Amino acid sequence: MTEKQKKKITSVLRVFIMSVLPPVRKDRIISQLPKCFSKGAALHTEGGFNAKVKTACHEQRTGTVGFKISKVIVVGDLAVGKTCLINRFCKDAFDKNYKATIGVDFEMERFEVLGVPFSLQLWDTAGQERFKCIASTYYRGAQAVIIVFDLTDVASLQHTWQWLEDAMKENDPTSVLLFLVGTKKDLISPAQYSLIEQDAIRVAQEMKAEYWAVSALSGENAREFFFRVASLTFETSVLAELEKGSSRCIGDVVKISNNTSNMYATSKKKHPSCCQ
Ligand SMILES: Nc1nc2c(ncn2[C@@H]2O[C@H](COP(=O)(O)OP(=O)(O)OP(=O)(O)O)[C@@H](O)[C@H]2O)c(=O)[nH]1
Ligand SMILES: [Mg+2]
Repeated sequence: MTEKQKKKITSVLRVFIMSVLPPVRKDRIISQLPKCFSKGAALHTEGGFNAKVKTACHEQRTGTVGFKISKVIVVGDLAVGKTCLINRFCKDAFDKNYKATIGVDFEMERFEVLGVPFSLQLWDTAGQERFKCIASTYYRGAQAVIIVFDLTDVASLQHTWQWLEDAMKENDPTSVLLFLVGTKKDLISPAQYSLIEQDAIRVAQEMKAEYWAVSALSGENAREFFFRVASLTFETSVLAELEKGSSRCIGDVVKISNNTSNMYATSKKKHPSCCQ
């Protein structure tokens, strides 16, 4: 199949998909790379999207990116605020009562980045030890890992190393984007915050993660953070697609759409034996 034919089929499929799905919400349209939170711990500090990515989007050469769903896993100690952070962004809601996540939960968020549809599936995992085994079976095949800690609880920052190790057992460390997020910013004074921020930035640098501080209660930085996750995951996906050379053949796209159960089976690793 020639490049021209592939491009034609891709654009026909895109028009078809866009006509069967409701339009992307106006407040999920990303036309510029959002800024990082801290230049000291950012995945990259360039002012805009990669030039190759911008050109590819403009010329509709993004291959399967517009049809795929990128998997993002959210991990961290119990009660650090993972569910609340996701709910603040996805539902603009906040619940002050703690309800432990049992196993996993997920939310889908559809974006449009540089004119290309892009979906994130946010996997909210349980922090409680007794549910960890079930939750860890959902770690594999992630494009991004969000490691959450509570800014008021320094132990939860130390534990992020263990969460990183567990998440990376199931993923390829060279291709996963990492984010380190401190929550409950509303609960600490600016002086207390700047103390923990120093430690958090150091941890993020060592992990090669991008650092953010947020509050699900006030909503501070929640939207900015998820926009950054969506943008960087999108950028990485397009670059990977460009590196592969030409986009995949049409058969692959149809297979992905028809078989959602295989959508995340990108790793050949087995589930931990405790969960079999
Ligand atoms: N003040 C404040 N409280 C928060 C914030 N985020 C979460 N909380 C509270 O912290 C508690 C735990 O929040 P969850 O989001 O359920 O925690 P989780 O990390 O999902 O916990 P597990 O599901 O057990 O792993 C709840 O009582 C929330 O109301 C925040 O930004 N500010
Ligand atoms: Mg939860």
